[in-house]
Amino acid sequence: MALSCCIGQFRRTLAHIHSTAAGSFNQQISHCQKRVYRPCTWINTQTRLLSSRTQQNCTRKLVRNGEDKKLVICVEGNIASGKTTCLEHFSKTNEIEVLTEPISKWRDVQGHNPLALMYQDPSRWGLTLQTYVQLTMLNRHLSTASAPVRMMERSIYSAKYIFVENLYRSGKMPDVDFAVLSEWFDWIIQNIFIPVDLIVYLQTTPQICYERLKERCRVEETMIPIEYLEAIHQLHEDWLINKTSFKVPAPVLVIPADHALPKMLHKYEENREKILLARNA
Ligand SMILES: Nc1ncnc2c1ncn2[C@@H]1O[C@H](COP(=O)(O)OP(=O)(O)O)[C@@H](O)[C@H]1O
Ligand SMILES: Cc1cn([C@H]2C[C@H](O)[C@@H](COP(=O)(O)O)O2)c(=O)[nH]c1=O
Repeated sequence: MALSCCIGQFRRTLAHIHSTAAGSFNQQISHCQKRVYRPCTWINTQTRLLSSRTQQNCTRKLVRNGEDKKLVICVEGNIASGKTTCLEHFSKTNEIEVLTEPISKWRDVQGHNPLALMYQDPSRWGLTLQTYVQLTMLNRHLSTASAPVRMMERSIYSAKYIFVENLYRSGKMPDVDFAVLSEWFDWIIQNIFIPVDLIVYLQTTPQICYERLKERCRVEETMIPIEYLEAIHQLHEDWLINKTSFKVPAPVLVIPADHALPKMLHKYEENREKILLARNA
C-alpha cells in the first residue's frame, strides 16, 4: 500500500518534471538530491527519473527506461575461474541474455592495447586501462535489454573494488590516479541507477585459476604470477564472503568452482532456479 502510494506520488512528480522547462527540471532534482543536473539529449530521450526498488527517501538517479524490470545477475570470480564458460552454458536458455566482459575492447581501443600495456607497466598504464574498463562496464550495464534475464560477466563494482583496489594496494597505482578513478566511480554510483539482483560468485582456489589461465594462454596474461591471482582471490573473498571491504550491491550466491567441467555444469543446473528467481528487493 505504502509502496503504491509512493509510486503514485513518484508518477505525479515525474509527469510534472516532464511538463516543465529545462530550468525547472534542474530545480526539481536539486531540490531532492542537492545536485544540479544539466538536461541533455541522452537524459531526455533515454532516461527518466525513478524512485526505484532500491532507492528510498527521495533519492533519485538517472535510469534507462525498463532497466528496473529486468533481472540482472553478475557472475564474479578470479581470472580464469570459469565465468565465461558458465555464461556460455546459460546462454543456451531463451529468456537469458548473456553479456561477456568487453575484453576485446580492452585489447583494442583504436589500435591500442591497454590490457597489454597495463601488464607491461601497471604504474604507467593502470589508470588508462581502468578508466576504459569503467567506461565499457558502465556501457554494458546501461545497454538495452534484449531478454527478461540478463547475466553479465563481472560488473563496474568488481572492476573498482577488485582490480583498481589491487593496483592501488600493491603500490602500482599513484595516489592521484586512484583519487581520480575513485571520484569518477563514486559519481557514477551516486547518480546512475545500476541495478544488480544477484551476484553469482564462482569461488576457486588461486592454484586452479593459475592452471586454467596457463591452459587458456591469453597472450597479455603470460607473465601473471600466482601471487597476483592470490591477491585478486583475497579481494574477492573480503568483498563477497567476509564482507569486510566494500558494500556488496546484491545478495551473493557462492558456487564452489574448482571442479572439473561436467560437475560444474551439473552445479549450474542445480542452481538454475535460485539464479533465475533472484530479485533484489
Ligand atoms: N570447470 C573447469 N574445469 C577445467 N577447465 C575449465 C573449467 N571451466 C573453464 N575451464 C577452462 O579454463 C579456462 C578459463 O575459463 P573461462 O571460462 O575463460 O574463465 P574466465 O571467464 O573466468 O576467465 C578456459 O580455457 C576454459 O576452457
Ligand atoms: C575487470 C578487469 C579485468 N582486468 C583484466 C584481468 C584479466 O587479465 C582480464 C579479464 O579476464 P577474465 O578471464 O575475464 O577474468 O582483464 C583488469 O586488469 N582490470 C579490470 O578491471
